[in-house]
Amino acid sequence: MTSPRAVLVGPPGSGKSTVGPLLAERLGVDFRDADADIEAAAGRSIPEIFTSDGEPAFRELEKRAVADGLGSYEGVYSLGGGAILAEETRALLAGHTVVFLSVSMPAGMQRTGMSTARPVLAGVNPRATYKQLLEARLPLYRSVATAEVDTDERRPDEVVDAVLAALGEKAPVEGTS
Ligand SMILES: Nc1ncnc2c1ncn2[C@@H]1O[C@H](COP(=O)(O)OP(=O)(O)OP(=O)(O)O)[C@@H](O)[C@H]1O
Ligand SMILES: O=C(O)C1=C[C@@H](O)[C@@H](O)[C@H](O)C1
Ligand SMILES: [Mg+2]
Repeated sequence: MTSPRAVLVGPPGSGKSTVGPLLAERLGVDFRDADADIEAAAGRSIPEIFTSDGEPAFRELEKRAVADGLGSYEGVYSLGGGAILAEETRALLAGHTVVFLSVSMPAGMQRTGMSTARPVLAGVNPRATYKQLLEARLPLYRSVATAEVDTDERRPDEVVDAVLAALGEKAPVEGTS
């Protein structure tokens, strides 16, 4: 049975899609992003799927994509921000190495900023939505995580160092790799 070397979870803007490829490169493994897999399989963007089919339909696609990925990927695997909402997905994550990339509300808001690529943050009050989302999901991220890394005061490469340390992998010394 294969298992991803590390699964990254966390809210929108925590940096899963940014840090994932950097982490994979440092570990010398492949990178996969569940959101990108869903878009490729559907031939549509996530906002398009939300608009035409609705969020519950997206969550079904997400559950299937993540179940496939967890059973077949061996590299770094970044999940979508809301993947942990599904109880089945949380159950499947047991036994995997799961890193929760945490981010505070101000930093997460700043990073997700003006982007329209996140339908869950669309609406009249993205600030309140983001706050609610963080509060509701924090216990869920923690329930699946085997390690937690705070990303607020770290650049993406520093997040990678912290993740490697949390995984017990020594970060290569500059200039030696
Ligand atoms: N540690 C960091 N410091 C500063 N900016 C960051 C950091 N990590 C990510 N960013 C920036 O924040 C934005 C969101 O990052 P990213 O898309 O990787 O988040 P995500 O966790 O994958 O979100 P989603 O759940 O929506 O897929 C990007 O513009 C990225 O460049
Ligand atoms: O936080 C969420 O619920 C989401 C985050 C993104 O990664 C996408 O999976 C989608 O936009 C939903
Ligand atoms: Mg992402």
